[in-house]
Amino acid sequence: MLQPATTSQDAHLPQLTLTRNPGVDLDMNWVRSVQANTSAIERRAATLPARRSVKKDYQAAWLLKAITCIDLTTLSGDDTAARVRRLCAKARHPVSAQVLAALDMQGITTGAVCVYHEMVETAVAALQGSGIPVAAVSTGFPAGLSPFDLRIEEIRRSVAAGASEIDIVISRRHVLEGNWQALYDEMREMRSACGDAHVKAILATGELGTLRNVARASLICMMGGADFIKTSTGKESVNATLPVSLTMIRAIRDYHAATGIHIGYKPAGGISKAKDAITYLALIKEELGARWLQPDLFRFGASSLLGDIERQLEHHVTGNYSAAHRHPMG
Ligand SMILES: O=C[C@H](O)COP(=O)(O)O
Repeated sequence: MLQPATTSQDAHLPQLTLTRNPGVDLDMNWVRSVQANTSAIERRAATLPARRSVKKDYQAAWLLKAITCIDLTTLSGDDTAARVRRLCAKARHPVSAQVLAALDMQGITTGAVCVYHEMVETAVAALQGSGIPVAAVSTGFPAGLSPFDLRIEEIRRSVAAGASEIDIVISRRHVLEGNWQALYDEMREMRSACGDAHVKAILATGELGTLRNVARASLICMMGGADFIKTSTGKESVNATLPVSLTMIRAIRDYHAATGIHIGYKPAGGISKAKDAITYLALIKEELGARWLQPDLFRFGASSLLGDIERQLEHHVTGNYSAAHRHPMG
């Protein structure tokens, strides 16, 4: 049986230790040595949802842990300041006071709020005093095909507007063309433009073709200074999956073994069910260890996961399921 992931002592504000990845020199021998055994990865990934059964208080503890690791996200063309302010209010109080009190918990917030550049100032103002960071998707999100100098400028503007985390998108063509030097150089320049803001590199894995490409792109981004690697924008036709996650977190494990540097992981896109969140947390604990279950090293990129988690917690406390429309935000 899995042990509870959250206690009333460790579930307060996001525990950001603000360690950074300085990056390392590009090592092409290391990159070329990286392989991915797709069938073995898929077999291992297929066993994960089936054998996880976490019930009652243990389940509630894991779900509270999951909330603290959510980058609560809105990335829609029709985003408004009012919607972003509602999202921020939800990030401050993701679970009703009644449910929290029944669980003997307090001070739970989401890990961050994630928005487009235009919404950064609104989110920063709405989260003032909460300690909740604002993450901005940047660099011509989601395709990353705007002129390079404009992508760099976008990062600078988001940081100036108050974003303390920047989610960049990589140029998928550099991976598909095997142009690893270009990917490394791009990552280094983007990291440099971020200054003190943490940088998450979105690989858009659904567009990279093979798991070997995913593994190599993960490694290059870490060498180039990414603090986190993130699966997807949420806009690809295939977003976060367990095989991709296994591939990326093993790349994180290898990078840590070789350099001693901790890199965070953010699966994003299409994660909307509480039981899937628990599967991801269990995978992280098994492959990387409990240190990676803190919000400075693990986040879910999700726009609707919180709503399902709330429903499950409410059921745990009251014995009844509320209608999904009662949890419209998050
Ligand atoms: O980075 C976060 C994703 O865009 C969220 O995707 P989602 O709307 O499928 O949860």
